[in-house]
Amino acid sequence: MRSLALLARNRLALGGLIVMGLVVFLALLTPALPLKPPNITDTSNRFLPPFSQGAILGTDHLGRDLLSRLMWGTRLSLAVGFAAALIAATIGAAIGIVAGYYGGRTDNVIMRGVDMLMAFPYILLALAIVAALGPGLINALVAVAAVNIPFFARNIRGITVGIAHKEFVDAARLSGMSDARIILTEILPNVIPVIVIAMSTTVGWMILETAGLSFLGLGSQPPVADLGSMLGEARAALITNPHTSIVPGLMILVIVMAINLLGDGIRDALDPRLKSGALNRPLPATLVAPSRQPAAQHADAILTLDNLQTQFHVKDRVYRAVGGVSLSVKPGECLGIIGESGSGKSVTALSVMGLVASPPGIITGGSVHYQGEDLVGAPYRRLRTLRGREVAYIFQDPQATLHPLYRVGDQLIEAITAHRPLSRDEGRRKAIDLLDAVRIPNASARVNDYPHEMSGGMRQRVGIAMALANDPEVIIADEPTTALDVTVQAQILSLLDDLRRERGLAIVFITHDFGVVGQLCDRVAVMYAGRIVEQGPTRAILDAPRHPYTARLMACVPELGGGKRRLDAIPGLPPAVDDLPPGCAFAPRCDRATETCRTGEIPLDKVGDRALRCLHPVTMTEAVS
Ligand SMILES: Nc1ncnc2c1ncn2[C@@H]1O[C@H](COP(=O)(O)OP(=O)(O)OP(=O)(O)O)[C@@H](O)[C@H]1O
Repeated sequence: MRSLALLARNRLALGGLIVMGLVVFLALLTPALPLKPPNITDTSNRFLPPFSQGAILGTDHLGRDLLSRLMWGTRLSLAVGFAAALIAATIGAAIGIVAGYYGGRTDNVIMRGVDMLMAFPYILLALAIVAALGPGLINALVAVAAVNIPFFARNIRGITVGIAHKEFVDAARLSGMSDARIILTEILPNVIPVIVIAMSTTVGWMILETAGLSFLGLGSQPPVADLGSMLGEARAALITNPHTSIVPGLMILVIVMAINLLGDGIRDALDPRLKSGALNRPLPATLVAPSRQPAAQHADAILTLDNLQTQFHVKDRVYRAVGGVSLSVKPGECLGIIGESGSGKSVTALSVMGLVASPPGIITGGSVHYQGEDLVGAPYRRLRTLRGREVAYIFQDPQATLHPLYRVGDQLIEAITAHRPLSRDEGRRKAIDLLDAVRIPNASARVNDYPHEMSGGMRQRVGIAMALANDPEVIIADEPTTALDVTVQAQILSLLDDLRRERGLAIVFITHDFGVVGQLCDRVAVMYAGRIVEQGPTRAILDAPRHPYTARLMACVPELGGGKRRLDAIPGLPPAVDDLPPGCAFAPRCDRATETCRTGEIPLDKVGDRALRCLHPVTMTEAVS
């Protein structure tokens, strides 16, 4: 649907579609139109000019009606052009898929054969094939299809090589599927858009090439007309009766232009590698549902999330990744968000700055207030100004955020100059200061390092330096230490802790790890299935978890020096967020759940400085024992 909308937005492509639609419609209708027979000669009426009585486009050198020959000729040229494109695409794609999928020697042998075909000049090869097969329209079709097969084979082979080693193909192999089935069910659906794109951009050429062969007398044979043979026959009268050439010439021009404009539009709409590609490329900011109900702002917090709801709409399924999250963080405060994988922590964090990929992500409700301003639905320009400058992110894998081909110093300078102009020298000085601030030894030399020259811990420090580059007010750190060993993790945590104390930074810290929460966070919010189930001061929650989920999660954590004790895994799995159970989402895994837990909405009740979403919480006595 989105691809169609994108195609319709491209005016030239839309024009091409309309013209092509009209030409194809008329070509299909030709047998039913009240036209003179196209091949009946009338030598007494040779070379009648256009707009003559009974011959609106005039007649040719044998007195045949040009309009009738044009319509029948167009029909034939289109049929041959499209048939050639279809044949070339089918055979070329099959060759490309086999070569790309099997690789190794198969690939080598096939592709060298294709290379040999490509080494011949295009039209010469077509001429050689027709010369070998003999003149005739079908033979011209075969020749045009044959010379285009290598183009499809190369294109599709390249795409297939990329897909053949993707995880879903490996999974299909592991499940015991045959190669033919994997090719048909896993590879083919993924290469079809590329085949369509290649066809749409080449069918115009194929019509031209067929017309070229007919022009030379090797395609359509007299008296049958196609556009090329009409041009060829008109050649002798080009000066004396130009209309006989202009009529088929203009039709070829119109058809090829329309097809090429349409083809370009289709490529822009379908090709994810292009700037306007609709399949993969997300919008610059997360979509916001028009029905969203904004929320009121809290007084003292710098960042407040209020009843934030973010969903993913994939085909007809709705994934409620964040189902009404309310949080706030003050300057100098660190708020931890903890929960199992898939509980919605990252989507909550990314929603703050509209970074959830849309489609399929969409914010359907609630607000994110930053210093009083609702960021949900804020214009993209505004979000861009705030991203990095006011609210910065640190991600789990710095390798994925740092560009491997640029020096870290240049990347830091780029992060700063995105928001304010800076000379190269100033930028370099600032980059060294930043690396110093995150305690990278010998910063003035390491500023010239490439990311791969640094260790994981150092790269993560660069990630933090990048987040600090514009002195933001809030840092959202999404599991920044998960990939690091415990000593480096401790250093990074103490660095973040110092930074918030020195600079008054507000930190939202996402983690799986209660140990990390205990070390760094003032308050903690526990998430389950897209909602907060318990929230409060870290110490209070660590000392006495009240929600059964929090308690079970903490019981999974081994204690250093805690002696031998049984680690209780939580039975079952978190629910799929596109099929959440009614009532408490944790009820199916909870040994305290009763029937009432499984019906209706369970509110997040405030008790003092803690909030709890549970009908049968762990009592204080149970919690501390
Ligand atoms: N593009 C998407 N389409 C559909 N569902 C998605 C998409 N991205 C995320 N989700 C779903 O949203 C939910 C929340 O994901 P999220 O990444 O926020 O979890 P998380 O708690 O951060 O997990 P982790 O600790 O593994 O990063 C998950 O159930 C996930 O399956």
